Amino acid sequence: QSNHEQFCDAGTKIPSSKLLIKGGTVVNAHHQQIADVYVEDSIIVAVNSNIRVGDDVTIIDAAGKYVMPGGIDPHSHLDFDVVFTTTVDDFFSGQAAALAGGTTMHIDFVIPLNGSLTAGFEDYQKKAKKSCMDYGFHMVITKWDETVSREMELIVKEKGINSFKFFMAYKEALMINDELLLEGFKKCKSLGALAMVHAENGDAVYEGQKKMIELGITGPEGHALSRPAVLEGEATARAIRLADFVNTPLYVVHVMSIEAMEEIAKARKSGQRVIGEPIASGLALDESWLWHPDFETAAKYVMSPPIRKRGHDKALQAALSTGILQLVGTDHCAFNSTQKARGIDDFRKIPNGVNGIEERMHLVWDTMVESGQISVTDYVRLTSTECARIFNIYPRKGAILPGSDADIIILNPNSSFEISAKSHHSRLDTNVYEGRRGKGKIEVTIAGGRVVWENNELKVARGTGRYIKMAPFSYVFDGLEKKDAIYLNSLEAPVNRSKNNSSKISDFLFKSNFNI
Ligand SMILES: NC(=O)NCCC(=O)O
Ligand SMILES: [Zn+2]
Ligand SMILES: [Zn+2]
Repeated sequence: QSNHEQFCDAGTKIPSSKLLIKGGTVVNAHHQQIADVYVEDSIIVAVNSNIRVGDDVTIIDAAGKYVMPGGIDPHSHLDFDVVFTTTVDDFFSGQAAALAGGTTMHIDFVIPLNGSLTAGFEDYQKKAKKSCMDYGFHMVITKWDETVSREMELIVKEKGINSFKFFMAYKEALMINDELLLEGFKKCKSLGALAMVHAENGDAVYEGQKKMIELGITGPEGHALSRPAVLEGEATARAIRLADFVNTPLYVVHVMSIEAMEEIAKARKSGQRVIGEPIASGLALDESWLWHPDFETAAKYVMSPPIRKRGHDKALQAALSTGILQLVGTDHCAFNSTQKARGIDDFRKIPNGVNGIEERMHLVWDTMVESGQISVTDYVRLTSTECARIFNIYPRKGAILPGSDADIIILNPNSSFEISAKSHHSRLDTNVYEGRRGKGKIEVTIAGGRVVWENNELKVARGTGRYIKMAPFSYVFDGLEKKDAIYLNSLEAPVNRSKNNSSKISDFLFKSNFNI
């Protein structure tokens, strides 16, 4: 029996209560102050000094501790079916683990079902029925036709999804080509939905994999060797340029390398709206594990893009601290050692993915705050607020403000954490951070006004998590039409010069769906 099953009070309805969190340092992305936080019926009612309450209110002492918005993980894969198996963490165990680590909301990726986005959405709604924390969805686009285009509209306008992900890798599975990417980007733009990319050159990766097998390199190190950082850099650059061509914002998921990060830096410097998401494993690990002689140990680090050589981790940390990268995810995608063993003779068959949903908040605190690279307010921005802003759910989420959802963590900076598969709450039998210790311990997690994690004990119940709808046109779209207008103006002179062609040009502009 795994740890989460031991701790969880599954099936029990935990009543939400009135809470007063007393005397902590309340941290938002914009400000921190010593204050009390009063919660009633799952909502933060007041943030003030010396709030007085009646006897019916549970008081939590937070003196000397940080009171912060619960983490929001923008990137997870729970109950994710790959060709031959399914991740061990579903919407209950994965979320229980997340709550034990201070994350109170995640955004998961819906995979279309038999090519249908709506069927995929319904499938994930079913999977998520057992949720014990709030969640939202991104939608993956795997093919292109009129139906997909129409369904994207429905998904945004009726189902509450405001982002679409395109895989530039995983040839013969999820991978799409540039033509589809362009169509998808244009549609995203017209809907005010954020285009996201898994950026690796899938054709080149395929070649690289074949080469490794021909050379007789069949172990997990072949995974790293077959998909070097240059292929991540190339795809990141290509996606960025195509998004620029269409003039739509772009979100690059799991930025793992200096090559990809530098493309994002260059684009942002030139004024393009590109968001870069490093993940916990990219910030805290290096690829040396993939060379471990024991297959089981090495295989647990196989994910795509691969965890890179030492140096990439530090560069990604620096990029995060200087604003080149904006928020931290996990790409939690948990396969156990039996599932990973499928690739014992061929690294291409090892299911890709590592854990992180439970560890992210501690790792970012230890790696970034304890090292002095970022402030505590930055910590809140990178782990919670920025995600809420990008996906248009701020300040309901990502803030400790009157009216916000009562998703709150209390972190003791003088305590410490230790990570182990023996004590974690995921169903995984391994942990890529095994044995890691650090400063800062999330002692309390409050989700939807309920204390779900306290004294190292989880109290969660299936069905208490809510689906959070996300509206289109978040702040990343603000003023974008002005760039379109400038582009249109720049075409005026050539249009006038070639009067004969003018009808053709306006026809092109009309059809191009550039919103101009
Ligand atoms: N990252 C990974 O290896 N697995 C999950 C799917 C994806 O995000 O590419
Ligand atoms: Zn990916
Ligand atoms: Zn992923």
